[in-house]
Amino acid sequence: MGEAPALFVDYLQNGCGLKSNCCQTATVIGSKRYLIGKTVGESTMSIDVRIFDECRREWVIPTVLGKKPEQCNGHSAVSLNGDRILIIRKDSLPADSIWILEVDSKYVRDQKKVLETEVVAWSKGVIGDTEKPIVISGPSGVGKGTLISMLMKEFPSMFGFSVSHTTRAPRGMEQNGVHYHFTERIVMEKDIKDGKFLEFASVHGNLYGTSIEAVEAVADAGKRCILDIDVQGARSVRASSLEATFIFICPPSMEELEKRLRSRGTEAEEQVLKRLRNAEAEIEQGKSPGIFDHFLYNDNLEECYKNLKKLLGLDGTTAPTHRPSAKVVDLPLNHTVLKADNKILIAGSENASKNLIVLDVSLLIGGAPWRTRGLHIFEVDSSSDCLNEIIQLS
Ligand SMILES: Nc1ncnc2c1ncn2[C@@H]1O[C@H](COP(=O)(O)OP(=O)(O)OP(=O)(O)O)[C@@H](O)[C@H]1O
Ligand SMILES: Nc1nc2c(ncn2[C@@H]2O[C@H](COP(=O)(O)O)[C@@H](O)[C@H]2O)c(=O)[nH]1
Repeated sequence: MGEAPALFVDYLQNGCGLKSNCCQTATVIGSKRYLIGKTVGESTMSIDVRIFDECRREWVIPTVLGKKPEQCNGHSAVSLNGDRILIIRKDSLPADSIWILEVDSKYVRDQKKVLETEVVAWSKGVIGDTEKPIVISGPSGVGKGTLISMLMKEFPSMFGFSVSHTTRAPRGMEQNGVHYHFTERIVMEKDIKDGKFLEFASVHGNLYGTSIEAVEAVADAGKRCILDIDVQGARSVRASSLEATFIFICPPSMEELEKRLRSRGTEAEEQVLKRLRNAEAEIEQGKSPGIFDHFLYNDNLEECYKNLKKLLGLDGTTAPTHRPSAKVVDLPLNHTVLKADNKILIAGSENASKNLIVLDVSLLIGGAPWRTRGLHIFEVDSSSDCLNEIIQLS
């Protein structure tokens, strides 16, 4: 596509990636310049990304994965560790102001190989130590759904269910969008190819998968996400950036499992037999090291539920693992940023004497295609020693 348009030259001269202007920033990482923001003449709803490859002297329009931030009245961009760009949106609510564009993370490198194209991926930044999602696996009929329903009924404001996609037909009482998103195989395969799924697997002859949107919807509602997925899915999530707590539910015996599957009465004989055959392999795989953090036996339902609550810190004997949400610090609508080591100093342009905001990015967890957690934000007095230390580091 040739040379960078003259229109962008002002921004392209800004090699350190710290400049903010009304609509677009340029951040240099290696031989690539990432132009982030509104592209002149285009009217997309989300922030655009285009790359100028210095070696090949050409523009590249990358495949953009993850949920994208909406357009705003400008932003600041800061390169982090050479593999991510931190975006601070102006004019935005605190919960929607920090985003991360991954340009060379493990997830992005893996996706580049799969899609055989240039890839970048968005991840929304979360302030504070939010709760890990919970992955629950176990053979069909062991009682995963029953335990999850009990948890959601007792703690409706704490937990949200990740509604999976499946190609299997709905059962009598199942509602589309509530129990599953029931879908055609061809549609689901295309969405998988387009990077819309966090994980997917073929289970008992049908395709099942967790979309990024399903997990995002729970996080957007401010709840802790519960995923009911098979062992293959759990393995994929373990390898992803989701950083969850993994729980495997075991049956007391194969006879009891068969009894439960049959008494549920939802499967035809052929399916029951298939699910029982698969159960042995699933239990075996579930035990393999490195996937599950906890194993629970679902013999007596009440007992198992009590143990589930105990390990989640909800039984009153241990401190609840559900932490209060982080203190809200309003970012100034218009600001400039300065990076010092793992801290980003945000100063409002309107009232220089006001407190400054420090964003600590030293303990980031997770990332695309989900959220980046562990961002810490605090205010400092503009005359404090801490501020001087940060400035000296920059
Ligand atoms: N501890 C238990 N004792 C007896 N019956 C149980 C117990 N736990 C669950 N059940 C019953 O077993 C049946 C299967 O449970 P459930 O549907 O929750 O299993 P599941 O693991 O979610 O299965 P699937 O993976 O097929 O969705 C249900 O009828 C449920 O009421
Ligand atoms: N890998 C995934 N497995 C999933 C997902 N959603 C459900 N499941 C698992 O499928 C079986 C069968 O479920 P059923 O509703 O047909 O009985 C069960 O083990 C679920 O845990 C998913 O998104 N990904």
